Amino acid sequence: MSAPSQTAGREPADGGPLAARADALTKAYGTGPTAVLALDAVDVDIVRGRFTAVMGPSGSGKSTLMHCLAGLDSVTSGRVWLGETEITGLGDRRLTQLRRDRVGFMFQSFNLLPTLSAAENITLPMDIAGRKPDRAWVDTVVETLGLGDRLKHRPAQLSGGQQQRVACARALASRPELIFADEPTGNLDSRSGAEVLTFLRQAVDQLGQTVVMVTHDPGAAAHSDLVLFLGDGMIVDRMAGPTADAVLERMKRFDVIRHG
Ligand SMILES: Nc1ncnc2c1ncn2[C@@H]1O[C@H](COP(=O)(O)OP(=O)(O)OP(=O)(O)O)[C@@H](O)[C@H]1O
Repeated sequence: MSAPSQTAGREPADGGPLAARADALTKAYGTGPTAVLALDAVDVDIVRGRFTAVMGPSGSGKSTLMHCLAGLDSVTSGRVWLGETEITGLGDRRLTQLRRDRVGFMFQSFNLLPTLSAAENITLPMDIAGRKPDRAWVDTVVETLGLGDRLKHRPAQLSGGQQQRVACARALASRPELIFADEPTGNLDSRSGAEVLTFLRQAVDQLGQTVVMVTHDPGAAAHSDLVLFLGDGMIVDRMAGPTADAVLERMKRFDVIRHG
């Protein structure tokens, strides 16, 4: 096992423009003797136009890292930027607006509204924000995701994989700077899961999007460009150009430490 390194989440200086960044990000839940240190002075750079996966044992801080980077959760100390904007210290209103304008979310449960059609679900966040969708862009997203003939369907009339693709289109529709996906294939059979991962990959390669995905699945992580490994609230390792086998081997080393 490599020694925990506080620089494992940092990019080399020529890594490219950043979609998000954290400096010494620390998050504690609770106070006093029962406090849990979920993130321990994490430094991380998320490079624009890249697909980054976040892995690690249960409780290692993956979801907390994603929530803090996305401005969904407050930090205990440290600093976080979305693009060029520092979000630590922003008020609720400004933060909500920034998230709405710059971030797309995909969760394990698709969170689609059952009474709306696929098309209406896709543009719902923009409708709520009073923003006019860029029709040409939305059409490109819909076409890339192969949803053209499903737009009038309600979620219940779609397969799980199709529902997750609608959720993916919804995350992409406003052309966010950054998409956060938390176990996006967790509720899908392996074929639908592979489809969704292929589409996320295409979103990066063909549409230039930036994706950060939390996953437990080495096969899912293998679709990314870079895997960040979290252990006990620290980024302990990174792997560029991952394969499922290599990720699995790396994850096994966490087990050895735990049980060995
Ligand atoms: N709201 C909360 N209150 C108290 N402790 C929390 C809270 N949310 C998370 N934690 C703790 O913080 C640590 C990190 O949790 P987190 O959910 O980020 O881990 P994870 O790596 O995403 O786990 P999993 O893979 O099981 O989803 C854990 O010890 C967890 O119990």
